[in-house]
Amino acid sequence: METDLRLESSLWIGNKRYRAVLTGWHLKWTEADKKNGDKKTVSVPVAEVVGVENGRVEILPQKSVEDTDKDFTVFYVKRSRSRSTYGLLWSLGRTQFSCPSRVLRDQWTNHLRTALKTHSPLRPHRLLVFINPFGGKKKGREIYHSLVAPLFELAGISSHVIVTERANQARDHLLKKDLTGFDGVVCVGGDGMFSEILHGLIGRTQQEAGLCETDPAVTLQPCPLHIGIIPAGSTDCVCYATVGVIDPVTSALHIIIGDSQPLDVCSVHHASTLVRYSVSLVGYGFYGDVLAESEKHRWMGPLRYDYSGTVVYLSNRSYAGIVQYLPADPLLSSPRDKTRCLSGCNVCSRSTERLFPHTSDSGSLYSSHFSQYSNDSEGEWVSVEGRFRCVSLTCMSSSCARSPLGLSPSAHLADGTGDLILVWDTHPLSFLKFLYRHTSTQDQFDLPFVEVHRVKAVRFSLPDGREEEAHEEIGELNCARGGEEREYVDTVSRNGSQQQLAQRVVERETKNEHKTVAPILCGLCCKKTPAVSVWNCDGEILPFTEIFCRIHGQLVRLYARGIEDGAAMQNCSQESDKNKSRCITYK
Ligand SMILES: CCCCCCCCCCCCC/C=C/[C@@H](O)[C@H](COP(=O)(O)O)NC(=O)CCCCCCCCCCCCCCC
Ligand SMILES: Nc1ncnc2c1ncn2[C@@H]1O[C@H](COP(=O)(O)OP(=O)(O)O)[C@@H](O)[C@H]1O
Ligand SMILES: [Ca+2]
Repeated sequence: METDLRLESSLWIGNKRYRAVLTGWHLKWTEADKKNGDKKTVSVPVAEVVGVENGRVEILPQKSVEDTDKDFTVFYVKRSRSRSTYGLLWSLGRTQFSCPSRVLRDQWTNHLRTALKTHSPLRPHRLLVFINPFGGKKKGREIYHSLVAPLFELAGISSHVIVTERANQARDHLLKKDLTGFDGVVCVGGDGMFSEILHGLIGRTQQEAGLCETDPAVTLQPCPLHIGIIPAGSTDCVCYATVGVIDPVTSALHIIIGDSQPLDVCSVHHASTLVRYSVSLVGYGFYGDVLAESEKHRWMGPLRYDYSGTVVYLSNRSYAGIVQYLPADPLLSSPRDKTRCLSGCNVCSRSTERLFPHTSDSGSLYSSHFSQYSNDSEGEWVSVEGRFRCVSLTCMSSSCARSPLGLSPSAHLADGTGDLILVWDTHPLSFLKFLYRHTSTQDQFDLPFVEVHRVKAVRFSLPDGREEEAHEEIGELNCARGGEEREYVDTVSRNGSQQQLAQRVVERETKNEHKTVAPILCGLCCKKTPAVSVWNCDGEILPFTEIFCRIHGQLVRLYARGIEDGAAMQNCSQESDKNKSRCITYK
């Protein structure tokens, strides 16, 4: 194959002559009329070529084509460092080559196009794009049309674009409409929009496979369509944690070249129902309260989380609960091993073999760990009870701009496990120390009131009698919320003989002239806090307090490749002078 595609000739860039070689895997060009010691080679992996056009072509800010006989233009991925330690920004590189003849020009463009087809099997041809016009700073439409659509067009991708008119429209479309011919689904929006796509695609895949999503013991079918995320939301945690930067062009380029990053998904159940899926945060206590508070301040945009975080921090709450968890194999990895899940991660690669062994002959829909999730065999489960500032479960690092290393810096994107973080009740200043450590490289787990466990499943329940306390303490909650009237409405759902408390939060805003000061004062003076918090599941409030979570390894695939190591790229370019190739080839 490689020899078939090999092509080598002299080409000109401007008035300089280059020796250009296409080997099948790489396109390289080296200045020809220089002394050996001064020669520089640019090497572009074929897999990172975005498009090849006849003539002298420019694409941004507007497409312009000078249609000459002997020229062709190659567009490819160009990297630069981002401000954070990890994660590289991608932009569109462009080089215009001139050939001595039209015949040679056609040979180059044909060979390059064939190489692209051969070496990039996952490049999408047709995409279904959902734009949330109200996500983040409400720039979704603009971002897509000005930055992303021209790149898709250049790469020959046809896209069907739907600007959503209501919440859950994208999810419902994916659950019900014909998806034939699409290679992937792209969401332009934030984590909430991604979550819609996630629910639509997982649901659709299980429907078609005839699997029951509600049963936590069932091994779910991985989704065949890839998901692309063009970040245009508030937290954009899924994008940040899988690409390393929040940049629509970088994400568009990952989609175009058909990168593939598997992702673990957590299913959240209550009694015998499926409540939701999550990829980043399933959080009770602090993060639940922040989300509940932030919903009232959507008008603030992304800042609503900082405002609400401060209000909730000052209201100084902790909650009683029983947490049970099923530990993952400690020999494989640990949340405190100080490693980072980066592009090409070994822990995740090994997990692929473990999660999908070649056992197609068994035909079983149930995992080998079936018994571990059933109620009968609780032997390996660990149980803790007490008061917590927060209980968080995350399938990945959950890094975002606020916390560049994330909730659990050593968590893996695709190892089939999640990290359970237990923050026991503690002094307010100690809790602030814990929160503050998320903003730097300091270890937030190196605190006496914090525990972290790598797990496969988690169950959360309330100690007996807590439900009633929730009613009694509504008064104090209202006080802590700065006089805003807030009712907890309990609905009782019955399942067999078991009576479960489902909790719904209904809020009624009342006029309050001291919105900012009151919660601060009341939070500090109120000794008792409400008995129950709410669960934040990737930015959605769950309607239940008692939940069961199970991690499904590599259930979906994103057009991404994990976080590229910016520091490694720097070392690489320092070495790249003189005879060595420039480090466009990073991997
Ligand atoms: C003192 C500084 C404290 C910084 C603490 C940072 C912890 C950040 C962890 C972020 C985890 C993110 C997990 C992702 C969740 C998203 O799915 C989800 C939905 O996102 P979307 O609206 O884009 O759709 N986002 C969220 O639920 C937002 C959670 C954000 C929590 C931020 C809390 C900020 C706290 C500021 C506290 C300040 C205390 C100051 C006291 C004087
Ligand atoms: N057209 C729409 N109108 C109202 N809500 C929408 C629309 N499209 C999507 N949504 C919902 O908006 C919520 C927030 O969207 P998201 O894109 O995540 O932005 P943000 O990160 O700012 O929260 C999601 O839960 C999604 O279901
Ligand atoms: Ca994981």
